[in-house]
Amino acid sequence: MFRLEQVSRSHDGRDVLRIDQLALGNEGVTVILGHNGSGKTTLMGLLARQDRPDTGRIALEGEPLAALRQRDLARRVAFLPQRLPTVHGLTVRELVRLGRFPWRGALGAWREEDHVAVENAIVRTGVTTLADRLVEETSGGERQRGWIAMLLAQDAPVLLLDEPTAALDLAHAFEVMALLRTLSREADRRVIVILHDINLATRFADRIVALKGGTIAFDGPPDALLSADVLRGLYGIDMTLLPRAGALPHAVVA
Ligand SMILES: Nc1ncnc2c1ncn2[C@@H]1O[C@H](COP(=O)(O)OP(=O)(O)OP(=O)(O)O)[C@@H](O)[C@H]1O
Repeated sequence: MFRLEQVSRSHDGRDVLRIDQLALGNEGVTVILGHNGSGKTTLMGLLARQDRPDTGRIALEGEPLAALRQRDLARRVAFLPQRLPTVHGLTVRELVRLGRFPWRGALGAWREEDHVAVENAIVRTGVTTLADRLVEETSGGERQRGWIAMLLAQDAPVLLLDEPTAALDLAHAFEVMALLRTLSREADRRVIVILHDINLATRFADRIVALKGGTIAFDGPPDALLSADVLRGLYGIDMTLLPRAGALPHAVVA
């Protein structure tokens, strides 16, 4: 899906991202990990075309990302930023309807397929009983599902999410990641998601890409990340791997 070549981005004369070669989005769920300031949001901002690289090329299915019309990009890539705007006076259903913007006909006409996409997204994300509630009257976890429903209604094959679990408790974080994995399996979406929690990442990712100081320090399957050496290299601390029957080990700070 995405192919990056010799991509760099700097701020104030300092390289914050430098990637020689990277293909992303061919797996169901790709998790991007890395310490604070490692370049995760910068990378996702480039993929979502919220920002442009200083050097290098980014292609989406062989086409230069920079050349795509905004509407075409939105039909292919749906992006949920880390800081979501505060929404006042909209119901969850109305929020989900906003996801249809790249598909609306001339003069913004609302068609049957738009209704179907919205209702499908509501059902798939489990927000049916919330659909007529005001967004500001939902809990953090419920609201996050509403935003993901909006993303799904956009009907793009690639979903980019920047720390969608950041404000959620453990149970709701699990729920959101399980939902994203289900969407990748059953709705054929390619999910690229930034997380901080190593254990959440290894549990739900098909592939993990970890950044360190703006470069790719690890790229592989979850079980390969779970080595004390790899984790020390990424985060600079010692971690212990607790074995679990029938599951990948659980990483804890030693
Ligand atoms: N607009 C900007 N101006 C100056 N520096 C910036 C800007 N945006 C990002 N940076 C710097 O670039 C580096 C990478 O930032 P980025 O937000 O991509 O990291 P991150 O891995 O997403 O971090 P976090 O886990 O804290 O969200 C950081 O050192 C940050 O301070």
